[in-house]
Amino acid sequence: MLVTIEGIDGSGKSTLHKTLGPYLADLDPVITCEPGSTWIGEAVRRAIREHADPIAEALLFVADHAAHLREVIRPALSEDRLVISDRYIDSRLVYQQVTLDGIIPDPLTWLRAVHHGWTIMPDLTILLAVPVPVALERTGKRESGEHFEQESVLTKVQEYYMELVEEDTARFLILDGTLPPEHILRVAGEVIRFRYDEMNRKKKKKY
Ligand SMILES: Nc1ncnc2c1ncn2[C@@H]1O[C@H](COP(=O)(O)OP(=O)(O)OP(=O)(O)O)[C@@H](O)[C@H]1O
Ligand SMILES: Cc1cn([C@H]2C[C@H](O)[C@@H](COP(=O)(O)O)O2)c(=O)[nH]c1=O
Repeated sequence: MLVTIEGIDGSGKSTLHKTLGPYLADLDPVITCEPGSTWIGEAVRRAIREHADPIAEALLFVADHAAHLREVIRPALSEDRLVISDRYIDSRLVYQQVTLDGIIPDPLTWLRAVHHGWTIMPDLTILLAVPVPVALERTGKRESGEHFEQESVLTKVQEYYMELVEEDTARFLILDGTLPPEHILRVAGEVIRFRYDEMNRKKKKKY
């Protein structure tokens, strides 16, 4: 089962992701992320740092996703493992929708077409929702801000996430990212456990 964690910068994804591994240790989950689970992630980080051309940057994110699927996601899913990824396809559908605006016509259609036919959609996506000022206050404490961490960008990104939810409500679980981290962990962890057990029960029934 493929679970992804999404949300704007500073929403608390990494905090949740780091603690889900130990919380669900009995299920032996594969803990992974985008960008950065393959060597292409290094190129992506450089593109972000150096404010690369937005099309080049978008395609690097896609290249990282392709390598991530090949090296981590497909092998793990083929063994029926539980995979939990900090960011995945939805990050591209929302962030690159913003960065490609005015550069190519209809960025969302383009982004979907680029992924069509080879990506694997998540079974469950946990979206951490926090007001943009809260996220900025959290990320502002970092030493180096990334170019996505601006009010105008994050406001659009949050709006686009909500549009994805409206299109596919069954896939998303929206959690209030301003709640205490232990509370978020318990709800996310128990929902994942329930869905994973349910999937395994259904598989057994088929035999
Ligand atoms: N539920 C929470 N309540 C209060 N503070 C939180 C909560 N979750 C995370 N934080 C704090 O907010 C900051 C950002 O959290 P974190 O790095 O987990 O966010 P993120 O969504 O992974 O950010 P990015 O996408 O930019 O990597 C950290 O200082 C973290 O300790
Ligand atoms: C996967 C992915 C990420 N981004 C952006 C979102 C963040 O601002 C940075 C770095 O990711 P982190 O996990 O928050 O460190 O990259 C993006 O624009 N498009 C993507 O596909």
